[in-house]
Amino acid sequence: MHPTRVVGLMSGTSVDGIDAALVEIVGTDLNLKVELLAGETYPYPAELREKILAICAGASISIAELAAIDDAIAVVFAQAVQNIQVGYPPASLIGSHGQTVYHRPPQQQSLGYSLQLGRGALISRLTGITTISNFRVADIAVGGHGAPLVPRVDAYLLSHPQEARCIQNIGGIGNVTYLPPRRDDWLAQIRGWDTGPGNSLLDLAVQYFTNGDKSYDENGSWAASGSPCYPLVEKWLSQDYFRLPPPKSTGRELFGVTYLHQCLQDCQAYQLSPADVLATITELTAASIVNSYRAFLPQMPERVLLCGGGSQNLYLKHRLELLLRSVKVLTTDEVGLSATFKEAIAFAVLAYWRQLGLSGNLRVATGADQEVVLGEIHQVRACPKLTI
Ligand SMILES: Nc1ncnc2c1ncn2[C@@H]1O[C@H](COP(=O)(O)OP(=O)(O)OP(=O)(O)O)[C@@H](O)[C@H]1O
Ligand SMILES: CC(=O)N[C@H]1[C@@H]2OC[C@@H](O2)[C@@H](O)[C@@H]1O[C@H](C)C(=O)O
Repeated sequence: MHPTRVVGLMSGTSVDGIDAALVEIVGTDLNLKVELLAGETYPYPAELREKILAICAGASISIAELAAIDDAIAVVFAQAVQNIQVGYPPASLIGSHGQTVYHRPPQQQSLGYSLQLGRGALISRLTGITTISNFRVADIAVGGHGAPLVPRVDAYLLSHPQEARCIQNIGGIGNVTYLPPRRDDWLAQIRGWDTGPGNSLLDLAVQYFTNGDKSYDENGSWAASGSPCYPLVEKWLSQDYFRLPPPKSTGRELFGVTYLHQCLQDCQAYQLSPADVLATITELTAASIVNSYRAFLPQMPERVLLCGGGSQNLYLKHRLELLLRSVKVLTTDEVGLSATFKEAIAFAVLAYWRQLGLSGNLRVATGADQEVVLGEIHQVRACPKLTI
């Protein structure tokens, strides 16, 4: 069987740039194999990034402006597709997550709502490649959160025959997939949910303390020079989101600028230095992850595999190791799957499953009442008059 060459595209809640992964895929589930040919992160043009962050923070814009940003994002995604393929035979499929600008989990009386910009129709028209986009809506339509969608991909790429594992993504927001050992009815025992803040609050705090000169705390060194204020960590952990049982999802709507300002106000009462504030927020991130395992998993994992940009934050990794005690903490790189490009790879796989008519969501992770095929297909010829 020939492999299918797919470009997976993801820009997450950190809004730091477009992760593009060019992969070759064979198989479907337990025989699924993905080879990463090329992976690259293309930063957003600064002005576009500012606009996206403003929308995420609740800025009012007209429908016309929204349409223009939708297309501007599609154009940079299409550029990423062009660039990542240089030197390789062309891909036949694109799986594009797009850029989340709004996410509202479902409530008892209403379906969820999740908006990703960077329309697939334009990506397809610009590249001439079949493009699958809008992955979250089909899950939301059957009562799900539309997130997290990565757990089914994690199951087939990262489960182990004997070992219980947690795959912990630390992006802007954190999310976990619990994978029991691959035997008996293992699929039914998988769990997944958004753990809460990943780097979102840390990044915002660094930007606040440096007046925007820095966007994140490299390796967590600044936080490592401070000390966590435990009474504050306890106070913040008592918040509703952390107590809510899965399935659950969240975003910058909750763990964003307003939340950070509340944290900073709390920190003033303890006269914390910037380094202490960063250490305290790091502790919240680490403890919210580990506490959720203890509260919501059938058993603690034997191993935690980190991915996402936060896996490079050495101080956060160290705090996770301490809180997890005997559980070994590695990155997915160490078991052969790129920690940086795992999400982009996942959307390539979800697009591939879409073409094969296979379901992409896991009910236990999203709360949907059915397993469904995810994503809208855009299949048009490239239009030479349109330029990237
Ligand atoms: N060397 C590093 N040290 C510390 N933090 C880092 C490092 N490299 C990346 N990061 C953090 O990772 C973040 C980006 O992570 P990532 O790209 O996984 O997020 P995302 O995909 O946008 O988010 P999400 O998974 O929530 O959608 C950066 O904003 C930064 O906080
Ligand atoms: C709405 C949205 O974009 N959610 C993201 C976000 O980033 C991390 C976490 O929150 C996760 O659940 C989800 O993305 C991953 C790719 C997912 O759906 O599995």
